[in-house]
Amino acid sequence: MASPIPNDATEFPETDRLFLEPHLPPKDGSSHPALPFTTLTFATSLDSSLTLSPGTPTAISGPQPEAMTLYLRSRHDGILIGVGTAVADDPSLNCHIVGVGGSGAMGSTASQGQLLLIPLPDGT
Ligand SMILES: NC(=O)C1=CN([C@@H]2O[C@H](COP(=O)(O)OP(=O)(O)OC[C@H]3O[C@@H](n4cnc5c(N)ncnc54)[C@H](O)[C@@H]3O)[C@@H](O)[C@H]2O)C=CC1
Ligand SMILES: Nc1nc(O)c(N)c(N[C@@H]2O[C@H](COP(=O)(O)O)[C@@H](O)[C@H]2O)n1
Repeated sequence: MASPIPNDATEFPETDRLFLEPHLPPKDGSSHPALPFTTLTFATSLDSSLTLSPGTPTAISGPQPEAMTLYLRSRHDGILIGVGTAVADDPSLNCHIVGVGGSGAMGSTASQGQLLLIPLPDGT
């Protein structure tokens, strides 16, 4: 029997993924660049804030860019966040998109272990 769709499962339709594709690492891993393929993603307010105040988790973007953030996670081998973000948000850093996977979403095809790197203030 198929598992139920988890409560946090979300959608990021194929049509929304198309514009991202030219900016993503190839799906088949055929490219071996000398430097890691790096994507920077963040949500910002019109006055260029990332959060209401330091340490306050703040939803700035809406459902579609949040789904895009989840999808980007599925297309990279690792995620780098700051130690302050880890403490403030305790983020799941998973990808719960239906058909893509990451936390049990139905039809998981791209679920993968992800490497989490948190730089400390001493630079390590
Ligand atoms: N709106 C959004 O998309 C996002 C918002 N946030 C929010 O941002 C806040 C935390 O962000 P930040 O204040 O940037 O702190 P942060 O601690 O997450 O990031 C700064 C990182 O840079 C490192 N660092 C500082 N000086 C350095 C130096 N000279 N050399 C090398 N590394 C150095 C720190 O050790 C830290 O790991 C949280 O409130 C979180 O909720 C976090 C991620 C995304
Ligand atoms: N796409 C996006 N929109 C916002 O408004 C945000 N505040 C963030 N924040 C990032 O998402 C992390 C939380 O991830 P989980 O939902 O726990 O998986 C948070 O730590 C920021 O990196 N992103």
